[in-house]
Amino acid sequence: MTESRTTAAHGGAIGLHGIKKWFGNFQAVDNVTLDIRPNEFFTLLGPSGCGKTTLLRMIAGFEMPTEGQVLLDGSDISGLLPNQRPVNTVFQNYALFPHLTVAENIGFGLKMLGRPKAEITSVVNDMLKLVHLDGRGHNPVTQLSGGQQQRVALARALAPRPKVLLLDEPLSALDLKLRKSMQIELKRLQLETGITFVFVTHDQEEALTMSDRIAVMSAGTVRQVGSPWDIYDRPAERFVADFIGETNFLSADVVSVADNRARVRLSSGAEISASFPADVTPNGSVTVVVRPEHARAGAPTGTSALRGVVHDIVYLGTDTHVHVRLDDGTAFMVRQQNARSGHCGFSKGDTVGIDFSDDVAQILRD
Ligand SMILES: Nc1ncnc2c1ncn2[C@@H]1O[C@H](COP(=O)(O)OP(=O)(O)OP(=O)(O)O)[C@@H](O)[C@H]1O
Repeated sequence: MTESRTTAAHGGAIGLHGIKKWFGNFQAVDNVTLDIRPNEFFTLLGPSGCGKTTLLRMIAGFEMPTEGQVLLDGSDISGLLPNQRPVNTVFQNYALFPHLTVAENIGFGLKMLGRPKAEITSVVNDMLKLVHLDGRGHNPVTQLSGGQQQRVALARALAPRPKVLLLDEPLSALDLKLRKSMQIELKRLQLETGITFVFVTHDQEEALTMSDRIAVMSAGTVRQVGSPWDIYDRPAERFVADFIGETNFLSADVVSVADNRARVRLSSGAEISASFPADVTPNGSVTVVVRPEHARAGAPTGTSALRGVVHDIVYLGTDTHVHVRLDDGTAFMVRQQNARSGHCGFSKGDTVGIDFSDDVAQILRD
């Protein structure tokens, strides 16, 4: 456990209750209710314009909800100004002061709060260690690389030990390799400081990598909240399944339902078992999703769940994507890991059978 963990404030719990936000006659946020737990790495994930930043700005106090309440540890903070909330924000463009050194940037917020000089020096040194920039405090901030500047921005936001840190696409200006290493770094910072992180991104892989829980948003509403596993493996509706990763959609008819599993009949006539969202009672015609990596293609047999013809093969180094046109005309993709070098075993025009194990199919809400 690091020094900063022992001295950090505990992460705060954020409650968003019935939040609506109108800009003129445009509704950016439509009745969002979310409970973000203390010490959680929570991500708001969704396409551009779905209202993620607006929600974050309402937690920070830069925007006021048209309706609804923002709670921190159970107390209504809707009426507090941004600087009265124990909440800090890290922006995409870092917003550092170019004429100040690294240490002056990190200590800036504490100076504004009128903290004693000795305390500022001590916290800045802790923060430099925390973000692995020891010894760089005297450098002009402009001499640092993009990734290092982002770490300074993080250190500056963490220095006053907020209860909640808001991060608005903080990694999007970095190149892919740096972004990946900063994802691991951010997760470490969150674990070491114990501060609640609310992270905004439109990058699903980033969300899956770092988050304890994810809220998937669309058009001002929250479509599903859950762990990365829930969101990826048990998407409740088409938008979530489509937005997170690649997937196959199959039409099916419900044959029977027992406990939390359903038997469904695919267009091939084969029957498979599928799970379904807790608030759904499946019946009649449904859509079932199967992730490409959960399916296997091979020579067709009498018991294959699906059958079709290979119409494209895409080699991606680690994986090969085998695109199949099913007998009913539906497109289906199988992702096969390239465990050995060499040919994937299929050619365009091959007839294949497709199977998957019993626990991978999920019925979507209508
Ligand atoms: N001050 C404002 N005045 C009018 N419309 C606004 C204002 N702020 C945001 N909007 C609109 O509200 C919607 C949601 O914007 P928001 O920035 O929250 O989306 P976002 O999901 O964060 O998108 P992005 O990923 O592109 O940042 C958008 O259609 C945006 O144009």
